[in-house]
Amino acid sequence: MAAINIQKLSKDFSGFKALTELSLDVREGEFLTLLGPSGCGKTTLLKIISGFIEPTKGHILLNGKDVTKVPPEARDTALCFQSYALFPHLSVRENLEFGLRQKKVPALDRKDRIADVAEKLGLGPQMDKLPNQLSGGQQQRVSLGRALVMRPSVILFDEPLSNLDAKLRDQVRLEIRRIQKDYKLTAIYVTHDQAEALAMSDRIVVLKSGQIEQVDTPERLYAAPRTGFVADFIGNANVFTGRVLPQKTPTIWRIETPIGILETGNNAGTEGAEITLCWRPENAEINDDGALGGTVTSKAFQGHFTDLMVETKGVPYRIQTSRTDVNEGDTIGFNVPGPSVILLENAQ
Ligand SMILES: Nc1ncnc2c1ncn2[C@@H]1O[C@H](COP(=O)(O)OP(=O)(O)OP(=O)(O)O)[C@@H](O)[C@H]1O
Repeated sequence: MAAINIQKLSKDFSGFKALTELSLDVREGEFLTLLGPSGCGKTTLLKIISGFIEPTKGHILLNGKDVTKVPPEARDTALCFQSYALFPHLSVRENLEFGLRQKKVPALDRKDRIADVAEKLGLGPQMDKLPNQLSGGQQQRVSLGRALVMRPSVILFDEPLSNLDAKLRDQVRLEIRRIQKDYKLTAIYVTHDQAEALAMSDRIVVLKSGQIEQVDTPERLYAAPRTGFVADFIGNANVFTGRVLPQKTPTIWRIETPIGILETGNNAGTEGAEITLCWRPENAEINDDGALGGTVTSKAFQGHFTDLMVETKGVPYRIQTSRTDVNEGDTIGFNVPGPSVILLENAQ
């Protein structure tokens, strides 16, 4: 049984469709990320799952029970925000205890739960401090701790790391994942940061305009995006529309694109068909005898690779290479190996 069943969920805000007929199952113990551009409906979906917003249509089941009409405090979920929302006049210990008191958890049990969470989050030395005496990372941990002491079966995160600097973000990200596994929590995590989504998730839901574009593991989303939107949103991708040419051999398809002819062993369909495809910038192999070519219009050294913007017949695209001898204004040849040509579902 899935921990969360989302069934044909729609949400209209005065005629504006924030979510449309969205269905999704989240497995028990899974770390699932909602990823998508600003305004695609991530927070709305999270608020519906936690009960802070009622859907216009559809149902939410938690552990098999329909909770669509159940108020947030009666659901077995906890929410963790980007603004830590700690009580400024209460100590860390009192902040952790607040929800437990409200739920009338007995004193001894409260003490045990707080001690357990404080230890797991390394908050021991901070317990008597006020929130303004803590660093951003520590405040975020208290906020997480406050959710964890409630022992929810589902924990929901709304961009919890966006107030932290890059280094701290990496560290707290690892902690969140470790703790989610330790407590065997089902987690739904909202972010618009694709690197964060790729690093943390068991599966990622890519949302676009209130609908699911693709749900998959990070590896599959990267290697086999279904649409140009997903390809471009997860990592970088050069997306082109092309036309299928006569096959070169029974197992090699040729596609004419605005920057030249690509060959692939992936079945591109019948001659003459219009097709959308992409390839990843790191898959191009620069080579003087390459079948494709273009002019480098800009170059950005990134340490372990160099990011090149290249143009062919006025069409720009990106190549990433470990070579350091390519410069702005150079004309380069390159190949895109057949297996790296990804055929997409629809034109974007
Ligand atoms: N209370 C509301 N009234 C009217 N429109 C709303 C309301 N809440 C959200 N919306 C609209 O619904 C859409 C989805 O909003 P939502 O906050 O879920 O997006 P998001 O994907 O979380 O975006 P972001 O990454 O910017 O936080 C947006 O276009 C937003 O303007």
